[in-house]
Amino acid sequence: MADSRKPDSKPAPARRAKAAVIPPSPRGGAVALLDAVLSPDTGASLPEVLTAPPAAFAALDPAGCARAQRLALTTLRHLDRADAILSPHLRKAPPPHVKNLLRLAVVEMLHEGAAAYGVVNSAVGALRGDRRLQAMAGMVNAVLRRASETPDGTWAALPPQRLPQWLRQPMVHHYGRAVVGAIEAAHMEGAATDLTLRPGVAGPDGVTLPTGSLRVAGAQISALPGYDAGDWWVQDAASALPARMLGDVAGLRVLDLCAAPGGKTMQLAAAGAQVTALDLSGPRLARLRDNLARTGLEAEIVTADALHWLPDAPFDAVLLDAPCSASGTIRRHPDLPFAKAAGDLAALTALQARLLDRVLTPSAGLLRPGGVAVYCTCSLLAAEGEDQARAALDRHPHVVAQPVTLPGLPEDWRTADGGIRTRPDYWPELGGIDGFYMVALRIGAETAAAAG
Ligand SMILES: C[S@@+](CC[C@H](N)C(=O)[O-])C[C@H]1O[C@@H](n2cnc3c(N)ncnc32)[C@H](O)[C@@H]1O
Repeated sequence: MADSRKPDSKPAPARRAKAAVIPPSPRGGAVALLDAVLSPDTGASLPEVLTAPPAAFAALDPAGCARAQRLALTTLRHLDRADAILSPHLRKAPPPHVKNLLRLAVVEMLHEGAAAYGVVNSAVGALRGDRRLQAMAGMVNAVLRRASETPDGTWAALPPQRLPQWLRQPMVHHYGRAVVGAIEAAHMEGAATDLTLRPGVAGPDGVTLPTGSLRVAGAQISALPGYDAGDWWVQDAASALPARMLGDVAGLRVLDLCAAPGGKTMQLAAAGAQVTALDLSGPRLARLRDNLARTGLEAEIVTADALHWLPDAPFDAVLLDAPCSASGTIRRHPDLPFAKAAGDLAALTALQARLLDRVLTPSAGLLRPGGVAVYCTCSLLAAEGEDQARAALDRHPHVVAQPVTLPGLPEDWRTADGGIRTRPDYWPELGGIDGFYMVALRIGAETAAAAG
């Protein structure tokens, strides 16, 4: 029987040129993620993009999504290097989508060692399936074939991806060029997964780091032994240090002031503190609640603005893990430099100073006289760390920095101001560590009343 949907006449030439339907693929999903993160209109981080993912990504099954994300993140870690390989072969800049397709293909071939044949065919096939871009398939084929002939050693010898100027310039000023180069090289390596173990728990197989965190190989986290029992939680080794700076918190009332998703809340609760976990974000506190439920740990949860919330009585200790640029986590979030800009920084540093003032002003009622506050940020910028601490000490003469010794902490991670600075280029033989600044600040008991 004749198909009534088909006309009897022969297909018109335009119909023969119709783009082939390409099934969803992790490569296609990865390019769609790159398009979204790198779009100057979006300015969105990968987690933000994933809240309303592009269709080419959303169509993938869970394994495809995981592979697409991994490919996109690896490409973001090597974007400058991919461009350096491509630029001699490009006569003019291709449209952003084609450029991202080329970048992904170069990273797959030269960094991951994928066979050129499959990568080039897949890139060309993806364009043939796109009516607007199919005319570029020939160019992409030629460029990628030439890129695949890049002499051995060229890729490895390319300099690491540079940080954007708004981050690089203040970092060069603070650390010097050599250190910033080492940090950029560390960013390329990505990051291992670290676990914080509940006291007395052995944890899954892994390497115990000098400061006590357990570094595990990149397995599926929820499949590791002890996950369901809540024996441990994922937390970078640097992120595990600030709560330890409060010392023995057993029995103390501790306020975790910017708490979600709760890594530090769980540490404090596991150490026996009576924790109040406060955060502005309901969705992030829902994750904290899930984390507490899995680990069986307890904390009072408060959804509020730390700038205005008032407790019934001041706390013995406060942990202020302030919102920041998160530039210390670029190893695992290489999308961050593309999503954030210098403009965001001024608002963040102003908020950090206001939060510090709130904690360190006795009459604000958060911290009792004689109590200790730990201020920390997962930032590589002194403006969010060392400078912030110095300015707070100047504004609050009744407060002193209290140097802390932590087991396994290398001496040269301590700063002259009594704080601790970690950097991604530290522990190179162990696989690095996130960038953090942290300092313990004590409100002088005798002077607090006068200062309040
Ligand atoms: C660096 S994250 C905290 C990470 C958390 N301490 C942990 O270890 O899992 C910063 C948090 O500050 C929260 N935040 C930002 N501004 C806030 C405010 N004014 N009051 C309370 N929380 C705020 C954000 O919602 C975010 O969850």
